[in-house]
Amino acid sequence: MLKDWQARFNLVSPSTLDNAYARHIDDSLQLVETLPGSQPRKIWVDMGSGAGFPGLVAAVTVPESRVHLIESRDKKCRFLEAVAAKLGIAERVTIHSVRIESMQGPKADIISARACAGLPKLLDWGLRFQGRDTLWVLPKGRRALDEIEDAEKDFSFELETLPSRTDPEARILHIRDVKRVRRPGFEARKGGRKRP
Ligand SMILES: C[S@@+](CC[C@H](N)C(=O)[O-])C[C@H]1O[C@@H](n2cnc3c(N)ncnc32)[C@H](O)[C@@H]1O
Repeated sequence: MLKDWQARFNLVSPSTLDNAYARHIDDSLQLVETLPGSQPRKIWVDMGSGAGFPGLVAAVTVPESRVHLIESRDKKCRFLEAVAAKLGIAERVTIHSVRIESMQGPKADIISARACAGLPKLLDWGLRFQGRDTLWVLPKGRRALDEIEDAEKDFSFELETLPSRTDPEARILHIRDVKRVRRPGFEARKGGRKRP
C-alpha cells in the first residue's frame, strides 16, 4: 500500500521506497522489541505518525494496545485509515488529524515519535500525554547527544540509551518521568528566558 499510494500522497522520502521494509517497517519494529516485559502498553500515543511509523507497526505487533496516531496532514491520515481498515485493526487505532499541540490527552503508557522533531520539542509536546508509568520510546540519529543536551536545559528526565539494530549511528532513547525545570543560571523574562 505504501508503494501504491506513494505517487499520489508522497508518504515517505522517495529514496527510501525501494528498501521500505528495512527502512521503515523493520526500523519501527525494533522499537517494539526494546519494550521491557513489565511495561504497561494499553495506550500508545505516536506523535507525527506520517505513514504509520512506528504507530501502525505498534498496532499490528502489540495487540493489547490501543494506538493513537497524531498526524496533521489529512492525506497521510487517509492513508493511515485505509491501512488500518485493510489490516483489520481499525477498532484499536484512533487517528487524530490535528496538530499535536492542540490535543489534551489521553494519558499514555507509551509515547513514541520518529523523525518528527528535536528532543526538546518532543518533550514539550508529549508532556500532555505523560502518565505515571509512561515510557517514551524515541529513535534518534547521529545528533542524539546534542539533542539530549538541549533538552536538559528545560527538562529533567530518566534516560536510557540503547543501540539501534538497524542503523549503527542511531540510538533508541527510553525516557521516563519528564519534568519541566528551571535550571539555575536561567532567569524568567517576558516571552522567554535568558542566561544572565
Ligand atoms: C518526517 S515525518 C515522519 C513520519 C513518521 N513518523 C516516520 O518516521 O516515517 C514527520 C511527520 O510529523 C508530522 N508532524 C510534524 N509536526 C506535527 C505536529 N505539530 N502535529 C502533528 N503532526 C506533525 C508531519 O506532518 C509528518 O508527517
